[in-house]
Amino acid sequence: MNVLESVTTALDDFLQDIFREIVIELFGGTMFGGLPSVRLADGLYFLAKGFTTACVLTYCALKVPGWVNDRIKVKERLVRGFIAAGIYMEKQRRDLGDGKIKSYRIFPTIERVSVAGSCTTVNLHLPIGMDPSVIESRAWVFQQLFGPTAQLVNDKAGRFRLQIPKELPTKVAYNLEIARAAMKKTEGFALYIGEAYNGSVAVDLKQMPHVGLVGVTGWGKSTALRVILNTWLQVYGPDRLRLFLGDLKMTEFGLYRNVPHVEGNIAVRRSEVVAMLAEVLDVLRYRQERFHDVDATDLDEYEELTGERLPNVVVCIDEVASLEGETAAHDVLEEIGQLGRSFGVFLVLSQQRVDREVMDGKLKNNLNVRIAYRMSDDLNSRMLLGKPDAADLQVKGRCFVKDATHMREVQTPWLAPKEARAQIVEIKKRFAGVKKIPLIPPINPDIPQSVELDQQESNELRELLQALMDQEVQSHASTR
Ligand SMILES: Nc1ncnc2c1ncn2[C@@H]1O[C@H](COP(=O)(O)OP(=O)(O)OP(=O)(O)O)[C@@H](O)[C@H]1O
Repeated sequence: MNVLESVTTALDDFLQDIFREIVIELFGGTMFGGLPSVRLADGLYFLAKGFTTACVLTYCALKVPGWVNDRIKVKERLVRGFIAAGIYMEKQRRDLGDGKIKSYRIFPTIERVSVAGSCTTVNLHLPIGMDPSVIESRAWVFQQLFGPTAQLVNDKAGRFRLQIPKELPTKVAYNLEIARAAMKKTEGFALYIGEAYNGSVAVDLKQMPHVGLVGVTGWGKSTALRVILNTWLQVYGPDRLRLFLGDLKMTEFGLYRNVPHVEGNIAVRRSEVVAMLAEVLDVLRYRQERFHDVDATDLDEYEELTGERLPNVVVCIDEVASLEGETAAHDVLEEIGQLGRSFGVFLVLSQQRVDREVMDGKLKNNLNVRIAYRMSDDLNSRMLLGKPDAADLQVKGRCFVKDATHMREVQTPWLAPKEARAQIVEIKKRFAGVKKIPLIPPINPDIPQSVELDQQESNELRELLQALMDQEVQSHASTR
């Protein structure tokens, strides 16, 4: 009998004795008209032991494969991550079989994967000779693999701890590389919105072209617009993206003034937004004609057939509800909602509510990506998501993102206005002097768009204009 068996037998005997004592103490030496209590106690003890053992075995049978599997999965993912991010040392050695020099890779050792509560911890040990900055500088790969909560901790002397809590964090720092990696995964024109439990969330606007961003004031809409726009401006050049911005709150888009991707001025009044939408409609019409000429059905096909790459056009309007009563503007938004996808024209519309008084049904139906920050009530949440959940959101920057296939809870990264402004300065520098191809080419490209006049010519022109205006005023007066 080995030590383990002797210990378990002794423990078993001890428990059985205690059980007997308790039963005899409670019921005396005999029970039920003469049945010795000892025998009954032993019987009951046997049953209880059998039941407990069965429960423990069932629990283990159900749980252990899951734990083992989870650990194996974590290990597999880590190795994939090491390869993808280049976290290994490349060595060479002579093959014992054919005697040729062959190279091989040495990865960090995964010493232990442990799960405690809702946090998984992985202990890593670097191979001797590996620079710790290799793993530290590429720690973003762990967030790509395990979500935004994954943190790499340097325990010194070549030992690291990767902590992966399962809960969505209440704050996520903005990281362009994470956003870029998420966008790369989609094939088309991607919009990055934030981090979910199982990784970053970017939607492909080629599949789901129009976005409605809704939420009451103070819970993260403006931050989300900054994240979306700044990410786009850093990832795409003006050859891929053009923006038409409408800011009916007059506070949000000032920082994007004079950014090369932005068409014209930022529209801040209703009349300006209406005029801006008329311009977008011209772009849509122009593209319709061009596509019709070459028989193209979408932007990619047009590029294949003509070799000409047209930029994606995004109309982004903050507080679109302020356009209430502007029928022309609503007609254009609806038309873009219906036809925009094929012609690379997309909508990102933000507002506080979605009930019938502020957003008409046709437009809402075309917003196929719905991003809901905290909403005013169950009704508004249901109207946007089909569920009341957004009315209960308690974390700033937290939203539900619903598209054709799923609804995910997402934490939008925090991008402070100051940091956003600094990024815009860099973007302006980066694209300064880049030649922008007009969205609608001039009718006669030989006619110059601007002409330098000398002093005499400009005086003559001014006099001519003055004379024309005087003439106009006189004829106006005489007709009264
Ligand atoms: N993603 C985020 N992560 C952490 N905190 C956030 C986030 N977004 C917003 N907040 C916090 O909430 C505050 C309000 O955010 P924001 O201005 O984006 O809200 P809003 O809904 O657009 O409000 P308003 O309509 O008044 O502009 C911010 O100052 C910040 O403190």
